[in-house]
Amino acid sequence: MQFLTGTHNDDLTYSDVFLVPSRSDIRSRLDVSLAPEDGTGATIPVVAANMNSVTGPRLAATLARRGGLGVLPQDMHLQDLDAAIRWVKAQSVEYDTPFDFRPDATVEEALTVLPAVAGQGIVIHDHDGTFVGCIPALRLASALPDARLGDLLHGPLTSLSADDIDSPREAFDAMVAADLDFATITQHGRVIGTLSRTGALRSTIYEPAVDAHGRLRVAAAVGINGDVAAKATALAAAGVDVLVLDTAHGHQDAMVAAIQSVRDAGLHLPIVAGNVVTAEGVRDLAEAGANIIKVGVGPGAMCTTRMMTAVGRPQFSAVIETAAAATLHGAHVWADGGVRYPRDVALALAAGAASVMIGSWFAGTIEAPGVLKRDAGGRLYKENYGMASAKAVTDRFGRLGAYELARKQLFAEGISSSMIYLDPLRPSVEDLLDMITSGVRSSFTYAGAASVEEFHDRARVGIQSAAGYEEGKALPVSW
Ligand SMILES: NC(=O)C1=CN([C@@H]2O[C@H](COP(=O)(O)OP(=O)(O)OC[C@H]3O[C@@H](n4cnc5c(N)ncnc54)[C@H](OP(=O)(O)O)[C@@H]3O)[C@@H](O)[C@H]2O)C=CC1
Ligand SMILES: Nc1nc2c(ncn2[C@@H]2O[C@H](COP(=O)(O)O)[C@@H](O)[C@H]2O)c(=O)[nH]1
Ligand SMILES: [K+]
Repeated sequence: MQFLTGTHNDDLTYSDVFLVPSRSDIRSRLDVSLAPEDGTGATIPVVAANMNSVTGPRLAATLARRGGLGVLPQDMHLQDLDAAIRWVKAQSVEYDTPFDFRPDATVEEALTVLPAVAGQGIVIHDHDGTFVGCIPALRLASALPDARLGDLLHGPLTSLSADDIDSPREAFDAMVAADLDFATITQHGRVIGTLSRTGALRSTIYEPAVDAHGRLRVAAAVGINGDVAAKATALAAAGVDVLVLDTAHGHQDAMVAAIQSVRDAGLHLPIVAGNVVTAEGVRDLAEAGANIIKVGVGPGAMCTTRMMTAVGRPQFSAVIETAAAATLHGAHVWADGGVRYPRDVALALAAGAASVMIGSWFAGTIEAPGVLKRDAGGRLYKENYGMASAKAVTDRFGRLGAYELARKQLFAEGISSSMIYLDPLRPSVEDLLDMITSGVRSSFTYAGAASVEEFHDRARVGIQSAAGYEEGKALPVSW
């Protein structure tokens, strides 16, 4: 990456900078590879953050199906993490995981899980496990809240047999021919997944992130206290693909020791560690054995660290410096936090990140763990909170006893409650991925780059005023 003009003295963040187009020989945005090549097996440079309200098993599986990676949070109990990893591994790579309900569940119950939107649907199994039908989610919009889902079923079963589908393109055509937007996919009389037309289209564009056995990939986080190597070994036994050692202040002795202990356990898994924002931080964690360094102190949407402590660093400069240091140590960088638009992902990659970690933006999606709620105006949202917030600290340390908990709560550095609205046009994490990856594919071609590595090299960046940034925004209403 080069700056357009000379050197600069101040640290910068994403909104401070812009990319300049360069001559390109790339004919199509679809000729671009977004694969991060950081050893994680991901095929797009998007990682879902290890936050309780962001990454659960469903979001991780959905993301991996499109080539990204979800990091299950360290606050999950070890047996729940074990179950979640195994659950992700058991999901279909080709088809979506059904939203399963019984016939006597109500429309109101279904709407806490799935909004009434196109391309989604509910699968109904009887009490004895017999598949009895499916309901497009849009149908829920016109049904009474107390109506039973079983009473909404009528007409023939809208399912396709997996044996009749040879490729995603064929599935798309079959759905168009049958005038279906959503269908269940069956094999030997059993539902193995669901599919929408958009899902079939996506399968022609994205490449899933799969392990050596062809199963979806998933990452999991561990904190730095306790027997870190033992926890990492248990996660490896469950089948985890990437280990993330995570703490607010990653440049501390306890982190170095934690990385060394996991490295010495010989698990043969990529080790991600953070968070740091300096070249020295990268050096120490990479020398201890981390393959990927997580970068970002204070940019997160739920984060109050900078206001509480003044500590942190504007994220664009933090990524530039740490990515350069990581290259020297044969390591990579994940840019963690502060991403609100596809442009931020492009800029993090331009600065040298292999991949970009997103938390709060994904919290407001169908696949995030929380239930759907409506605000006073009827808008759908999910609750989100920081991992260092009073709420997270209480959940994490509540069992320690009142005194210990009160001591821990003194140091809250995050928001305990925020509302992340579902984008009515992009309610699924896959819709956000479409938006992000199409924006970033386009960024690559503007720079004449066909891969992440080429983008690191070719990106040209300018610094802009607040008015320059404002000029780049669209205008939803007239002046
Ligand atoms: N990226 C960011 O900007 C930040 C991210 N977070 C996220 O919040 C979650 C919880 O992390 P964390 O609070 O580290 O909790 P952890 O449970 O990971 O524990 C952190 C350990 O480090 C010690 N410690 C020493 N100095 C610090 C410090 N300045 N900040 C925090 N701990 C320190 C703590 O001891 P003691 O409690 O006795 O001090 C504790 O033993 C993680 O997911 C983390 O990524 C949190 C803050 C900032
Ligand atoms: N200082 C804090 N940082 C936090 C907290 N919870 C999460 N985080 C960090 O934010 C990113 C995600 O950023 P986002 O802008 O996409 O939401 C996450 O990976 C953590 O590094 C917190 O309570 N305090
Ligand atoms: K912040």
